[in-house]
Amino acid sequence: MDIHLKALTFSYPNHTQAVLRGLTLDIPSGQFVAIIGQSGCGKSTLLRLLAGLLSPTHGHIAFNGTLSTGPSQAHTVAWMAQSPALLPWLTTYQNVALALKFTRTGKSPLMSPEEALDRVGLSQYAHEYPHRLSGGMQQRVALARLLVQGAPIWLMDEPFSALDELTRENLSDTLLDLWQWLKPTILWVTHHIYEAVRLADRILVLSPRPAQIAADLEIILPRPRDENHPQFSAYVNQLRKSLFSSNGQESTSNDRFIA
Ligand SMILES: Nc1ncnc2c1ncn2[C@@H]1O[C@H](COP(=O)(O)OP(=O)(O)OP(=O)(O)O)[C@@H](O)[C@H]1O
Repeated sequence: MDIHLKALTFSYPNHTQAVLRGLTLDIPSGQFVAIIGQSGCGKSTLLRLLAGLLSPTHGHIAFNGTLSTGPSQAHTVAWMAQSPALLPWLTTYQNVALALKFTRTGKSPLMSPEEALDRVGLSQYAHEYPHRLSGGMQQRVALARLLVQGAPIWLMDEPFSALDELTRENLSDTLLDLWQWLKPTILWVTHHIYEAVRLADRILVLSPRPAQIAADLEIILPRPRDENHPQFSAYVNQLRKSLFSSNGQESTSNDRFIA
């Protein structure tokens, strides 16, 4: 499903300074977009607007040419955050099956909870409770929930940032496999420049508040991507420059993470 933002501006109620100002953007269906920017610049606010949890102050958002109508679009977007938000009194299977309530009204789910758990490698843990799962496994349950929900747009707000590097890399690979298979449109907020270049089709750099698009970079490299490829480093350097110049700072070669 494609996404169109037109002059999107947003201020929180009773706040005079806008968080986002005049964002105009087209995201084609099935594109994997990473969003990076300094802490507090408005990345999560942008995702909340796309989820219909907030309404634009000016401008609009359209999905496949139809104006967004707020939270009633629950079947259009699925959300994944840093915390998996599993219900501790339900098993893995029951937590995933809860997502059936958010599938497209009147249509049978695209994927059963059993198949979704199999896809994320957790079939053997279907009857375990969340406290018996590691942080990485809990985020796999959250991924399985996305699969069952079957939404064409996945909004992902730093979903792996609380995990150790190796687990994060494993989960990123799983996410990439799932995206290549199902081709949802992904908007993925991250603080990791390398991870963004490794996974995304396109990277948007937001400038500090009020956020505008400081850079819009397409990553043209075959997958799987090799961090040692010279073009990979060129993208990383380009992003680092845009990020720090939009913030009025000098970048250093060690800025693997933004903040
Ligand atoms: N409910 C709210 N009411 C008022 N201001 C808010 C609210 N939520 C966020 N803000 C402010 O809006 C700005 C953008 O916040 P947001 O969480 O979107 O930033 P972010 O780029 O996602 O940050 P981070 O990378 O640290 O998660 C910040 O200055 C924040 O303080």
